Amino acid sequence: MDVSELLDDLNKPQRQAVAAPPGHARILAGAGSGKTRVLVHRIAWLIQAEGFAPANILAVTFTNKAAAEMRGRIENMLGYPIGGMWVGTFHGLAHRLLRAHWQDVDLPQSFQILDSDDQLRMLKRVIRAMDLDEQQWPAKQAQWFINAQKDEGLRAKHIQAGHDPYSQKMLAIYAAYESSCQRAGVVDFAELLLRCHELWLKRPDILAIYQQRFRQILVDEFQDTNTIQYAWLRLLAGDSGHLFIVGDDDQSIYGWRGARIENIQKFHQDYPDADTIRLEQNYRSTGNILAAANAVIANNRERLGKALWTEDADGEQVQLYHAYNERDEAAFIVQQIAEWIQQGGQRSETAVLYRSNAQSRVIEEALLQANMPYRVYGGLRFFERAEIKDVLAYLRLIANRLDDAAFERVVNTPTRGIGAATMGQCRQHARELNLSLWQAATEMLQEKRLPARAANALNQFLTLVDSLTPVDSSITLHELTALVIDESGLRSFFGKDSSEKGQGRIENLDELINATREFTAPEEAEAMTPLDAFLSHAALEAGENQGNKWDDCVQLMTLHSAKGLEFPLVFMPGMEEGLFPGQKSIDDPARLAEERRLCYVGMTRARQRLTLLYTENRFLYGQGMLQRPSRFISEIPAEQLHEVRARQHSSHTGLAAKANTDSSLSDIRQGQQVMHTKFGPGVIIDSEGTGSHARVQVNFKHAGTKWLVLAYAKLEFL
Ligand SMILES: Nc1ncnc2c1ncn2[C@@H]1O[C@H](COP(=O)(O)OP(=O)(O)OP(=O)(O)O)[C@@H](O)[C@H]1O
Ligand SMILES: [Mg+2]
Repeated sequence: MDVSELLDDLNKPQRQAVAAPPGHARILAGAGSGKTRVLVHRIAWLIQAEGFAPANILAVTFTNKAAAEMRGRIENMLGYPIGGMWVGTFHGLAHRLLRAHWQDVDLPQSFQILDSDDQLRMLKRVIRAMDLDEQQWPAKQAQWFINAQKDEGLRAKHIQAGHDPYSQKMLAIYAAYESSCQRAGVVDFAELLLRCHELWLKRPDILAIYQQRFRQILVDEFQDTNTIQYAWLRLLAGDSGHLFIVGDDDQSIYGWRGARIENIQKFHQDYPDADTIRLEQNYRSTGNILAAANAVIANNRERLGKALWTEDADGEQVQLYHAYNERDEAAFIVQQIAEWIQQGGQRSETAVLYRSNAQSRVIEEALLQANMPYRVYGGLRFFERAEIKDVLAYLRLIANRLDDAAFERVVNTPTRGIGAATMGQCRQHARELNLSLWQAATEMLQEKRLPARAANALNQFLTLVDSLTPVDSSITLHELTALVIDESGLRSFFGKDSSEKGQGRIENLDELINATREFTAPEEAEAMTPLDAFLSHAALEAGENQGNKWDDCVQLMTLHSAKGLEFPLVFMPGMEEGLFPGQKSIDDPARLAEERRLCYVGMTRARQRLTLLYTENRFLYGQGMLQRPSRFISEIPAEQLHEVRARQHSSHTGLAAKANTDSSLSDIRQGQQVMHTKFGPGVIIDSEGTGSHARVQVNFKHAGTKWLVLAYAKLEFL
């Protein structure tokens, strides 16, 4: 592609942004207006027209998948590989830097990454070791506290303990956790960035090398950067680097995790000479979808404000489906997807976006029953499954004997007679002498401090790990993995379970061997052993890429993980008060505003058809509840909303089973005048179904036309 072609399929403000002279710039624009597209073209432009080397460019994306796509698109445009360019998530980039400078940041060369589940386990151990009551000091709370501090760039030593016992104790846990991590040579996600930031502060010489290299820094989804990320960017840009940031204040949805929407304005103050470019034309969604989303977000105050319009046709109205319960809701979604496919659509063009992970189960069951392949993003990731983590823990211990978390996980998995008492002694010995568990166990064996049986078992474990540890590079990563799975006894342990679950575990173990066989270390991992590179990949990879077999699948994910994506057909189930917006945000204006932004993000993922669903009864978190439709539904203008019903009802069980026999369908006739407690007076214009499935369509005088379930509507017949 030559230079002028890079601007061909862009509109005027997009072109202006792409071809702006090198300098700081801020692209502020609503969903689907081409921000990500502009960023991609901008990189190609910098290389092609401004003569920057790919190595001068660093781009930050929100997911690994987005990073891979971005690189692919730019290489396509330019027609050659751009290996020297760095593109990745904040975590991925910081990790790469720490690997390159492990000595300068005081980490062992084969340091390992703790994912959030590992972090929680580590904290539990720390809290137990401090002799604290785990009920009173839940690890989860400490995890929140610690991550929030790290996101603000604060270590335990930076924080002044308040007078209240709570913050004093949290600080003490934070400090103990820090030293445990340091001793074990492990870093959690937030630590990656914090430590990288500290490296730059304490080693200006190293920072200068990167400042000279990365003269162009581009950041997508800037509205969700947190304090430390922004500080990191500012340091890297220094006086000479240029920051090109794109974002949308209406799509800031990670405030609960420390993101600072105000970074967008701060950027403006920090870089007053930066151009601000606004994009207002939306290329993604139909007119109706866009109007509906715009109307919802208009209810938020303190917006930077922008208008979005489209040349696209109005398209269909937003569909609204009122379900009896979550099974009905799921059945409707499956039915609609089946129709879409019948009409020639692809499964991968359809997405179900939900507020809470717990909602996916019922939908998954319905899809399974209908034999419809699907994949869940961001749920339990492949690398987070218990059996996979067991194998990874062996591998981690092979890579790094100091890794106490890994030691704890597999010392007695599968069971080999190392009991709680033995482990208790090991822990105590480790604590007293400030040793790793591995060292403590070794010493205790040498000093013969354990009863014979326990000593034997422990010795077997240590010998096993030693014997699995490669002495040279002649054994490949997948051979090693296969060996670990067999020799550790994990394969025969899971093999004994002949249930479907047990079999699934064995399949997963084999899939892990495949994954290691297919794994090619990214170029930044050249200094690492293949094992270290793979372990980092397993911790950082968000389960986004799992090969082609996922290709034509219905896409299931939380609203949060749908950011930046688009699909022709989008379903948003669970549009109910208490679920979306969530219960805790109902009385908190700031949280409510964030929920509304999340709703806006969800709605604007849809290109052609958007379907919102809510149920009257929902069984969630272990209890049945009567639900009210989400306020976000009522914020959509009537012109954009169309209530739909299932074409043919599948059988419904459960809460809706007991029909109100008083008003069975035989009593119903068109033209019947009715009164509804909420919608007021109306006339029945249609009906369908029988018994508990009986529904009527009522034309309400003041509330428009609605389908109601007879069993619930409590209609008064006039
Ligand atoms: N000038 C254009 N001509 C044609 N299509 C365009 C144009 N600009 C953007 N698009 C298309 O519009 C869609 C949305 O673009 P993109 O994903 O870049 O938007 P975005 O602003 O990053 O959205 P989000 O806020 O959701 O991240 C994409 O399919 C993109 O290819
Ligand atoms: Mg985008």
